[in-house]
Amino acid sequence: MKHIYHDDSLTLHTDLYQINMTETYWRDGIHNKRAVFELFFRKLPFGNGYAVFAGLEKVIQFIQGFRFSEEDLEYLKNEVGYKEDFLAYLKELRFTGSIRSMKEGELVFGNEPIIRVDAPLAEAQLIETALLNIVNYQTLIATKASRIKQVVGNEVAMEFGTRRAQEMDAAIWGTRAAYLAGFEATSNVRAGKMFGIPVAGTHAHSMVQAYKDEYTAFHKYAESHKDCVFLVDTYDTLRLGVPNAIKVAKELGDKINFIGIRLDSGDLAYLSKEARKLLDKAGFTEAKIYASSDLDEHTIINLKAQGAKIDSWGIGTKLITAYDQAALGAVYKIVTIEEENGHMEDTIKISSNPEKVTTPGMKKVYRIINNTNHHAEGDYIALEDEKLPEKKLRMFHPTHTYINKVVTNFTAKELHEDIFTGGELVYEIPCLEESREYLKQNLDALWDEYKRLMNPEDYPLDLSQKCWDNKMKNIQEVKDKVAAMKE
Ligand SMILES: Nc1ncnc2c1ncn2[C@@H]1O[C@H](COP(=O)(O)OP(=O)(O)OP(=O)(O)O)[C@@H](O)[C@H]1O
Ligand SMILES: O=P(O)(O)OC[C@H]1O[C@H](OP(=O)(O)OP(=O)(O)O)[C@H](O)[C@@H]1O
Ligand SMILES: O=C(O)c1cccnc1
Repeated sequence: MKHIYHDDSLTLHTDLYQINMTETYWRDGIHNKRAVFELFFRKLPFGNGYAVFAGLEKVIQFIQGFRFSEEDLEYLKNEVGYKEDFLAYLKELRFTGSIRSMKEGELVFGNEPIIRVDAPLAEAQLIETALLNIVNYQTLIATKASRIKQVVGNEVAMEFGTRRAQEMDAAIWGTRAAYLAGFEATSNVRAGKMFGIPVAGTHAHSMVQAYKDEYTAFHKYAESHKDCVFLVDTYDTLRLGVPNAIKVAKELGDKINFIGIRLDSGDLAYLSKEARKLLDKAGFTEAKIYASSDLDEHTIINLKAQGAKIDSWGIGTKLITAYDQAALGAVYKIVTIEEENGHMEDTIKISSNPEKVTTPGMKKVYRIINNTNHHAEGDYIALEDEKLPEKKLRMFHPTHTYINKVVTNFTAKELHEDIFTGGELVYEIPCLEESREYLKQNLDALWDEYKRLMNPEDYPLDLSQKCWDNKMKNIQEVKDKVAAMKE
């Protein structure tokens, strides 16, 4: 029988090629060359006008736990066949580099570095896969949740997706992303315990079926629970479900807190309006109507347009699986590397698709805030050592350079914070509530034109003149190299 290894570390949560490249660097003696990588996505998901960055807390956990365990090393030796000398190197390896990152709850746009890793080449390479895995998923779900919450508005959005999520970690971190993005509660009790997210819930059809009729089921539930939301659609919503809920609520009176009812199938607009009438007529004007059933921002906006009388929205499958776009597509690209002489040499990846050409060099991202209206004028990417002009900033589109503007009376807010310096965590991780509040502030500072669900305006994301010139210089150098080869 094959030996079973204990899953006692996350360090092998990487692609084999990262370890193979690391071995090449190490055998060649370049593994400790300083290298800088940036993590970014190219295109905003769901046709949205912004994305919500999430994932930093888990990235920090991963980096802090980064070390190959004895079991990892045994596995690499016995099953993959790495040699003892290389394994001895891996055994001592820790993350000693520096990481700068945007904060969770930051609004982020295509092609801007979200996380910047400045580390010995081997270390930067080995953490790539996990960083992408974490950020790709959490940012995607936070963005989807933010779209949904925009439509839900002041009503309540509850995350109900655990049962449909792509496995347990996705449920947990997905619901955290949803809460960060403005959801009010989750049905996942473990997520409540782990992150302090308020937990909420009603009951299932199975309970009604177990008691065979709604009256008995609601009554029994009410005898054992103060707060009651009755699911009214098991047999016939308007003729049986709602009347039974009203009957039990009347019978038990003050003994329970009759919060309301839940609809989970049928025409939610029609049923909610009719149910509202029945509840009001019975005197339960404060009772809330919950709805669930494959909801997302599109159905919710549509239901609202139909005048649906829904107060609380339970959202599962379409949120937690990012149903309409499976992946964010974030990438991790090297932008500069140490040369033999110790100098940093910028590096570029050319593509026949101009949007995929990377932007070389160590960079900083600034949000340019207009001091008069306190809204964002756009983001500005400059080289690390650049000093921004204080009075007048010329911003231009990095591809269509004729689109440009001059901004005056602005504040340039740097979006990256130091997270790790020389391998040490130097960042005070905010609590989830703070990140949630931070996102709210960020959204307030974004013009509505970038926030609408359909066909939002393109948010300006510009390169500084120096950054742009550097990119062009790098492109030209590659072209010259290719031309020289052909000769
Ligand atoms: N008035 C409405 N306008 C637009 N969409 C609606 C309306 N009412 C319900 N929906 C949506 O239509 C879809 C109906 O789903 P489906 O066909 O699976 O039926 P269902 O009524 O939920 O029944 P069941 O849960 O028993 O399968 C859901 O996504 C729901 O959110
Ligand atoms: O529709 P979603 O957005 O995915 O929300 C979660 C769904 O999970 C439950 O259904 P399920 O059929 O699993 O169980 P039930 O018997 O309690 O209805 C619930 O009733 C929702 O419909
Ligand atoms: O509490 C609920 O109503 C609930 C929880 C998870 C999934 N669907 C519904």
